Amino acid sequence: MAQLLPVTPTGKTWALLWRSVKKTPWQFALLIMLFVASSLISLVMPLAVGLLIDRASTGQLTGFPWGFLGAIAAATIGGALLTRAWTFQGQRLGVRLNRDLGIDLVDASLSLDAQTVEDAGSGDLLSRLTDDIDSVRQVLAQGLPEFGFIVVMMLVTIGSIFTVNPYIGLVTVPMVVVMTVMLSIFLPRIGARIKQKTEAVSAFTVASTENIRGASTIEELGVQQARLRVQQDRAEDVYRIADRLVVIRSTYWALDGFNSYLPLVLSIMWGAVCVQNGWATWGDAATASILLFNMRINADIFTYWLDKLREMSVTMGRVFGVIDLAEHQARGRATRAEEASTQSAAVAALAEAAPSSSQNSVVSLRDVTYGYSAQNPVIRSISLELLPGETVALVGRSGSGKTTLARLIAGSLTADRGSVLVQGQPVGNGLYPTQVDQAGRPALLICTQEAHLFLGTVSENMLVAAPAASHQQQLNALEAVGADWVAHLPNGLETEIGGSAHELTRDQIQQLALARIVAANPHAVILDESTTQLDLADARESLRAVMQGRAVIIISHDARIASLADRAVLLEEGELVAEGSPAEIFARA
Ligand SMILES: Nc1ncnc2c1ncn2[C@@H]1O[C@H](COP(=O)(O)OP(=O)(O)OP(=O)(O)O)[C@@H](O)[C@H]1O
Repeated sequence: MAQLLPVTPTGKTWALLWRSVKKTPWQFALLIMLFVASSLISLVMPLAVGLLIDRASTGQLTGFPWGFLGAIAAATIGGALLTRAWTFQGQRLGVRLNRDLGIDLVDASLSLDAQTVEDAGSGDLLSRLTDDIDSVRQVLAQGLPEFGFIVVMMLVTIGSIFTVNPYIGLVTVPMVVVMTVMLSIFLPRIGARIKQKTEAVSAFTVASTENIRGASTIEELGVQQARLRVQQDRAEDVYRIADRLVVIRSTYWALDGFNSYLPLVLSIMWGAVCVQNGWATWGDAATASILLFNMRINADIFTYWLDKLREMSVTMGRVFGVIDLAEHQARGRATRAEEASTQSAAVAALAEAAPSSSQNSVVSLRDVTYGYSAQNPVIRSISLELLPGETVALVGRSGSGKTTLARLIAGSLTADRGSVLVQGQPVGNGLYPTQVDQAGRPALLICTQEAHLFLGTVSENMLVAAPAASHQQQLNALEAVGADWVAHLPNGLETEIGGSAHELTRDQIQQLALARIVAANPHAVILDESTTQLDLADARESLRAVMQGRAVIIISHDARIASLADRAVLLEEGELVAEGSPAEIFARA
């Protein structure tokens, strides 16, 4: 079962978003000023109406009230312009925040440790990179500015009702109290359900991705129905949680509807009481009623966006979860790289004092132990040296630990005990031996049976491993491994491959993967069953090209392939039990 990636808690999520907002303080300050100006201008009409009523009821109104109407018309036009201004400014800020978040997320997902991505399964990461970032975009661009405006507007409205008449202002108190109580009861429950729903959607995506990726295996094993059931169960989980969310939300909205009418009714009744007791005028009561009517509408929008923002904070927590984890892993890598350089300086000093064969080794394993679970080591105390230009065949039965050992050397797994050095540098713990030296040569690359081709041209696939390779160097590398077919492709190196474009056969994919290695020209290579699709003659030709000028570890079940090595080592149940010529070792295996 895939291990889902972490989710950052809500509080920290908002703190991180705030950190991003603060990057453009002036944009934010301008937005707040526009909110305040727009809220203030919306007070003009209710105040003018109140004043008009007071003038009329006290006989002070003479002639047609052109002045009042003019003020109301000007405020309406000004209000529309200000609304446009804050909407524009708010959306711009929201889009900028979302863009930054999207870029950070892509960077983070690319820098996660391979082990983390493998453990997570690609579904969870994919749904964060696509669905999550998209739903955050909508709320950030539209919801956040509207919510911010409504908050400012409600504060200004409540403040102005109290300013017009403190007695009438008291009518807002029940509304605010009921709203606060309701929010404190419902919001956490809605939040918890949203979190469950998002996790369920992610689990559904993981199951779907696994079914799509493993389609041929599922067919081979005839387990279509069982896998379909897994996917259906996940889909049902999503709908069940979504149903519960609907129940909570609809209850909340029913109560909220009641609460939003309450102050309006109260303001009319309470206004009449205040007027009769001489605490307020009819004008004050009318102004308060209009403001409260506006506030009722705003309160609905406030709750709508609050609910959406709660949802967004969960989704954003999933986005920040990846960013946080990548930052944490990067810090860990930096610390370990620092420790590694101190360690390798010490190792170099020791080696100088007492020269040994490991001083020249391209790959040096000392007493390496590793287990996928703590109780069950699958690699046990292995020590091995690989000298420059040397080829070693790693031989053993299926399950003896060959691939695990290869992954330990390539840095995708980390030894539980012992040390793995490539070109004198420790690997594991997020440190890979893929960094290039001054001549642009990587220390070590691995080529497995499951070579992956990226969507794009043949050339782009070559450049993935060898970014500096010229057109001619790419052709030379392809020719060296016997990939003559490239010359016959419709556009040669520039032919699009993968997906619905030109489809390569399995042996062509393996040759292309080997050609990438030749073009990248690393100091060492691990070839893990990387010629299984080639016939013997082609396999030998391509291996000779790869072996030239570098140290190589060959993992192969085929004695004819392993015989190309200078020496062979035999693995049994994770232990290195024999060493000799390939022929001797295969005779024992
Ligand atoms: N991801 C994993 N999680 C748990 N156990 C694993 C994992 N990968 C391999 N193993 C176990 O570790 C042991 C060594 O496996 P490994 O794949 O390294 O052997 P191998 O010699 O390369 O086998 P093969 O020749 O079939 O590829 C086996 O018992 C295998 O079941």
